[in-house]
Amino acid sequence: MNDVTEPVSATLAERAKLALGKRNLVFIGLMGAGKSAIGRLTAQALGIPFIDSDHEIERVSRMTISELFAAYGEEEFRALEARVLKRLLRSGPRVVSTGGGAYINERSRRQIKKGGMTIWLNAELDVLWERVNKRDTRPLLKTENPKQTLENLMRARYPIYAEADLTVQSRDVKKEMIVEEVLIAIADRQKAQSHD
Ligand SMILES: Nc1ncnc2c1ncn2[C@@H]1O[C@H](COP(=O)(O)OP(=O)(O)O)[C@@H](O)[C@H]1O
Ligand SMILES: O=C(O)C1=C[C@@H](OP(=O)(O)O)[C@@H](O)[C@H](O)C1
Ligand SMILES: [Mg+2]
Repeated sequence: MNDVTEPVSATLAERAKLALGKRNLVFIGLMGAGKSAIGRLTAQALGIPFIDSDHEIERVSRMTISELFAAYGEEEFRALEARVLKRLLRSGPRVVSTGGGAYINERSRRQIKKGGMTIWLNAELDVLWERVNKRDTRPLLKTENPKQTLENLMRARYPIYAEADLTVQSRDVKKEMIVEEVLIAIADRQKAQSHD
């Protein structure tokens, strides 16, 4: 059993890191769920590198996400996103936070599933809305009724996000608490697997 083989002093982060092994941890979920913020803190806790795929896309293209959507459209953005993700997921362990649409794209989803352990930050509409409505950096929400758009995206995307290996409920509690739940989910999955 796990308890016997693990050092007694192993902290939660150490147990999670052990469970992850060489795999990447990939955050998925809707805009505002906290993938970028929680991903960064989780990587810090695990002591492994963090990469946000949107930041990487902006870095290589030298354009913002909004500029990319405006200049080339969503389809081209998805193709670039898939190429960047393929490269980012090639080696691990890393924490990779994706943009909300990445896992919905078939090509990217295949790469994500192959490249790591997936964790869905699930969240209710009002939580997401409170967060995203403060910034105008998300081109998909530049509609007449952005809250309705967000709700439509929830309906369309949640069944696909639900394919994730792990799920944690994002909500308005301290970010550190969400990080702790992420680490527990990773460590517990390892425990569950060792009983299979
Ligand atoms: N648990 C939380 N409590 C309060 N604010 C949060 C929490 N998680 C994320 N946020 C904030 O919500 C906003 C959106 O988070 P972000 O990480 O950019 O989401 P995503 O990358 O999923 O779109 C950011 O301002 C972030 O600091
Ligand atoms: O949901 C989406 O399709 C998108 C989410 C954004 O990332 P966040 O989920 O980090 O906001 C960004 O990739 C782009 O605006 C498209
Ligand atoms: Mg993000």
